Amino acid sequence: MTFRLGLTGSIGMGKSTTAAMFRELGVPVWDADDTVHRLYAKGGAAVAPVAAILPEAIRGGAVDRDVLRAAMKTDPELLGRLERVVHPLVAADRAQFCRDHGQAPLVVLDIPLLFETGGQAGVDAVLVVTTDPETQRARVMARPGMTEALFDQIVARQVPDAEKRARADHVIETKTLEQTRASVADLVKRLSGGGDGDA
Ligand SMILES: CC(C)(COP(=O)(O)OP(=O)(O)OC[C@H]1O[C@@H](n2cnc3c(N)ncnc32)[C@H](O)[C@@H]1O)[C@@H](O)C(=O)NCCC(=O)NCCS
Ligand SMILES: Nc1ncnc2c1ncn2[C@@H]1O[C@H](COP(=O)(O)OP(=O)(O)OP(=O)(O)O)[C@@H](O)[C@H]1O
Repeated sequence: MTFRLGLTGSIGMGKSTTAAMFRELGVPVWDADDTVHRLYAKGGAAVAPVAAILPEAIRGGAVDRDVLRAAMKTDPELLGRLERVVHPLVAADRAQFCRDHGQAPLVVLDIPLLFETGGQAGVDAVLVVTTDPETQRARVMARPGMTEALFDQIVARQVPDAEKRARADHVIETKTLEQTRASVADLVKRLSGGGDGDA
């Protein structure tokens, strides 16, 4: 039986970095954000439905995220409309990944919106990554194309960090890479042993 560990955390909390550490240890990782990137790429299944919502977002046959971000700044309804077409496609991709890795003892499902989309029903335990709000904001603001307003808009759609931590089975701090790597190794050891992870 495969143990499915859901990995989540608010924007900039360190999901991708932590997911990479699971991969380094040989754990198969599925990534919701990466899936959206594939769906938005040329030939991807989200291109046509996004074109129906915002035709100018299609550049060279792919969805252009810069255009989406710019449009979101003036249209607060846009993100919700995107979610309605993108989320079912993401869910189908995730189901296929779980079928493909049915023999693995442990898989990680990196899902930014796990709590927001009821994703905890499809996993055996939830790992939340976290850091303090100042570090979170500084990390996200360091990204090109990000503004304070867009950061606040995205955070407002996410379950607050304190609630995520309260609902988690496991919590890992992402203060330093060394500390996080050690916590990940410890968790993999516990969850790959065939136990229920509570030990
Ligand atoms: C808003 C968009 C244009 C921003 O693109 P960009 O390349 O700048 O960032 P990226 O996609 O890497 O997302 C960064 C982070 O933003 C947060 N985020 C993204 N979409 C959402 C959302 N719908 N609600 C809340 N947070 C979100 C997540 O924490 C994510 O890890 C893009 O994320 C998008 O098209 N989102 C809609 C699809 C969606 O809901 N994706 C979420 C994963 S299923
Ligand atoms: N364990 C850690 N120790 C120190 N710095 C970290 C750690 N994890 C992440 N970071 C820093 O935080 C930044 C954001 O991390 P990451 O991209 O993993 O976040 P994320 O939760 O996947 O973000 P998003 O929700 O926006 O996709 C990284 O660029 C890195 O500099």
